Amino acid sequence: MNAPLPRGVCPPLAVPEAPPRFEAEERQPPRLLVSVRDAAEALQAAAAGAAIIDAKEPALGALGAVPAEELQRIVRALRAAGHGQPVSATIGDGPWDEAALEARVRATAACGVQWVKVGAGPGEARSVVALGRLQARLRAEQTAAEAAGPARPLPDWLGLVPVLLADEGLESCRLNAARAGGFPAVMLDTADKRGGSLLARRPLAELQAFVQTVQAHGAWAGLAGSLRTEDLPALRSLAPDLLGFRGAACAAGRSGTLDGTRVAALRAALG
Ligand SMILES: O=C[C@H](O)COP(=O)(O)O
Repeated sequence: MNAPLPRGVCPPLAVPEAPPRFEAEERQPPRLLVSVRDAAEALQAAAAGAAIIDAKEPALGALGAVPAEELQRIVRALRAAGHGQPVSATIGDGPWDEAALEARVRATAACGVQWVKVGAGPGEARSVVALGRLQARLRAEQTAAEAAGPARPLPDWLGLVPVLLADEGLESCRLNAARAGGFPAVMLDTADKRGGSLLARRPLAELQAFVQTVQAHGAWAGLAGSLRTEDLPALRSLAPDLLGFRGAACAAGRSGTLDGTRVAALRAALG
């Protein structure tokens, strides 16, 4: 029997030596999530076939938040143009204490988005647990609003999405907190965009363990992190529910302008 781990130590993610075969044909192709910084880019991404419009200011870091006024403009512009795609938005880089986290999440949700994405770096399993508590409270509020009938409008959003930053790997504690949190989706992403594609940085088996663990708990599994078009065959073999792009959807790097042609090409390549 293994000796018990000292308190506070989190073992690395257990990765099977030969990753289990996944019945990819049972799942639909991954949905395309495209990060946009303003309403014009959002309209381009939606018209080019993005399934989820993700509001993010790339100049402010891996999880840079779009200002609230611009976020509202993005939602309004999409709906006015008849695009029904869900909108996600990040709250910006943490760390957050629990009260600040809740305030940021509620303020972001109030802009009319469906998902609020919150980053969690290495060793931040506790933040993910706190996020799970907030998710449970918000869900209870939604249920109460539903029970109160049509007189009380339902909040126009669905849930929180932890984004696990995994440039150097993913510890089991963070993944366990994410899978147990009752989130609609969990994403893996990179913090340092100069380090290359997630696929080049982490072993395929580790990514597959992430995807399968999240999906086994009923959530969507999403992958992002400087993903490139040439990564798509390997990414598809992992059968994630979401693939997130910014850099590969821009003509001059992730801080440049979104290119609708590139988004359309990514959409076509996803099948
Ligand atoms: O959520 C998706 C990210 O915005 C991906 O950005 P990236 O492709 O530049 O890493």
